Amino acid sequence: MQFDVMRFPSYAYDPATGVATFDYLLDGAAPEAFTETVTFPVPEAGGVPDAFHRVLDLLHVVAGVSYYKVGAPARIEAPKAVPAEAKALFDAVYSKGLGEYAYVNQLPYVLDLTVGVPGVSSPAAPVDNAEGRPLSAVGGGKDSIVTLEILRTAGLDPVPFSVNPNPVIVNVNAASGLPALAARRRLDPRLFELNRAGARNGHIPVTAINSLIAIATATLHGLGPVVMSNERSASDPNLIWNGHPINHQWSKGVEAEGLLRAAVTAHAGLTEPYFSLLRSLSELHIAQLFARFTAYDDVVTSCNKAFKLHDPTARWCGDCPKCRFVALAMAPSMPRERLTRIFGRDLFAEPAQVPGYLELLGIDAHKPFECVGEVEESLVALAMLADDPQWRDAPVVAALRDAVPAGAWAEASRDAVLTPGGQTFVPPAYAKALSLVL
Ligand SMILES: CC(=O)N[C@H]1[C@@H](OP(=O)(O)OP(=O)(O)OC[C@H]2O[C@@H](n3ccc(=O)[nH]c3=O)[C@H](O)[C@@H]2O)O[C@H](CO)[C@@H](O)[C@@H]1O[C@H](C)C(=O)N[C@@H](C)C(=O)N[C@@H](CCC(=O)O)C(=O)O
Ligand SMILES: Nc1ncnc2c1ncn2[C@@H]1O[C@H](COP(=O)(O)OP(=O)(O)OP(=O)(O)O)[C@@H](O)[C@H]1O
Repeated sequence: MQFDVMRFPSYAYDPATGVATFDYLLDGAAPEAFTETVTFPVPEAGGVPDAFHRVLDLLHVVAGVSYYKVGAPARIEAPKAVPAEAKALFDAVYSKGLGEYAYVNQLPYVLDLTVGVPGVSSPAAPVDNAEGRPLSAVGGGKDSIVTLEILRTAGLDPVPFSVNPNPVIVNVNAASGLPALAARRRLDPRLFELNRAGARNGHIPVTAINSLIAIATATLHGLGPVVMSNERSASDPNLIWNGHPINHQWSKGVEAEGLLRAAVTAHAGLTEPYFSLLRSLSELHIAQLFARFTAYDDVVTSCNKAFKLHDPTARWCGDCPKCRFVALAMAPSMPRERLTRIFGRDLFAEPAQVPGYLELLGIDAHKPFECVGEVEESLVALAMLADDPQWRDAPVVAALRDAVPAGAWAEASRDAVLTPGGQTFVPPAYAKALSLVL
C-alpha cells in the first residue's frame, strides 16, 4: 500500500458523553481513513477547560502513529499551528518513537521523519495545576503499584487512572482500595482488517498516547500532575541502527518525558503536567520497593501478554522476556515461596528458561524488544541470587552462574544499579515523598 501523506482531518469532543473522536487519513491514489475513539470519564460538575482541548490537539497527532504505520508515507501534515515545543514532540514521536518499527520493517527514512505544521503559535497562558491531587497512572504492574503506595504514604492523595482497564488493572485498583478513574480507547477496526490483510505493522510508542490521555483526564477533572512510573533503564536503547538508537521503550524514556512536558506546558499552559516519580531508579531497585507491599501479590501482573487487545492471558505467561526479567528482579528481595505464588510457578526450577535468561544477561543477541531492564541489572540480580542460600542451588541460577563469563561479573556494579541517579523532572514535594522510602 502506497500513500503520499498522512493527514489529520478533524477531531471532536462531546462533553455530555465524554466521547472524543479523532480522524486520520492516509492520502494517496487509494486513500484509507480511520477514526479512533477515546471516551473520557465525565466529571460530575464543571465545564470543559480550554487546556483540555489543547491537550487533545496534541493527542490527535500523537495517537496517529497507530495508523501511520500501515503505510509509512514520507510526509506527515499536522492540522494546526502549535508552539515549537509541540512540533518537537511530534517529530520525535514519529521518528524515535517508531524506531523499532523502522528497524523491523527496514524503513530507515522513518528515523528522520519530521511533521509539517501550518505555523508556529505562541505559548498558552500559564494554568497553575501544581498543587492539585496527582493522577497516578496504573498499568497493573509492579512499578505503578510502588508509585501509588509512595504517594499514598506521603499523604498526597493520589487518584488512580488507567486507559482500558482490563481485569488485572481492575483487581490492582481493588487491592489499593482507592476509587479510580478510567478512559476507554478504541482503535479503528479497519486497522485490524488491514493487519489481517498483511498491511505493514509494528511497535508504536504507546506510553506517549496513554500519557496524553491521562493529562487530558487530569485537566478535565481539575486534578494536578500526572505521575508515571517509568524507570531509569527505559531510556536505554536496544541497539544502534543506521547511526540511530533504537529503543522499544522510547516513549517511557527521559527524553520523551522532557519533550512531552515541554509540549504540554507550551501548548496547554499546564505548569506541572507530568513526570515519572521512579525515573531515578533501576528496575531492580523498584522491585525491591515492591517487595515491601504484599497486598498486591495475587493481582500484580507485568507480563505484556495480559495486556493484548485480543486473547490476553489472565496473568503472567511465565515464558517471555518480561516474565523472566521481573522474576529475576523480584527474586533477591523475597522468599522463593512468595515469588512462586506471584508467578504461579517457579521459573528458576525450569531449565527451559535458561536460553531466555542468557539473552537478558547480554550473552546471546541484543536486549530483547520488550520492557526489560539493563543487562547490568540482570547481572547484579543474578549475583545476589548466587550469593543467597535459598536461591543459589536453583537449577536456573546454577546454570546461569556457570554461563556468565568472568569479565561480565566484574562490569556489573551493585552500587551503580541500586544508587538512584540520572536526570529527573520530579518536583520537590514529590522528591520528598520518594526520599521517605529510599
Ligand atoms: C500487549 C503488547 O505487548 N502488544 C504489542 C504486540 O501487539 P499484539 O499484536 O501482540 O497485541 P495488541 O497489543 O493487542 O495489538 C493488536 C494490534 O493493534 C496494534 N496497536 C495496538 C495498540 C495501539 O495503541 N496501537 C496499535 O496500532 C498493534 O500494533 C497490533 O497490530 O506487538 C506490537 C508490535 O510489536 C506492539 O506494538 C504491541 O504493543 C502495544 C502497543 C502495547 O501496548 N505494548 C506495551 C505493553 C509496551 O510495549 N509497552 C512498552 C513501552 C513502549 C513505549 O515506548 O511506550 C514497555 O512497557 O516497555
Ligand atoms: N493501561 C494503562 N493506563 C494508564 N497507564 C498505563 C497503562 N499501562 C501502562 N501505564 C503506565 O505507563 C507506564 C509504563 O508502563 P509499564 O507497563 O512499564 O508499567 P507498570 O505496569 O506499572 O509496571 P511493569 O514495568 O511492572 O509492567 C507506567 O507509568 C504505567 O503506570
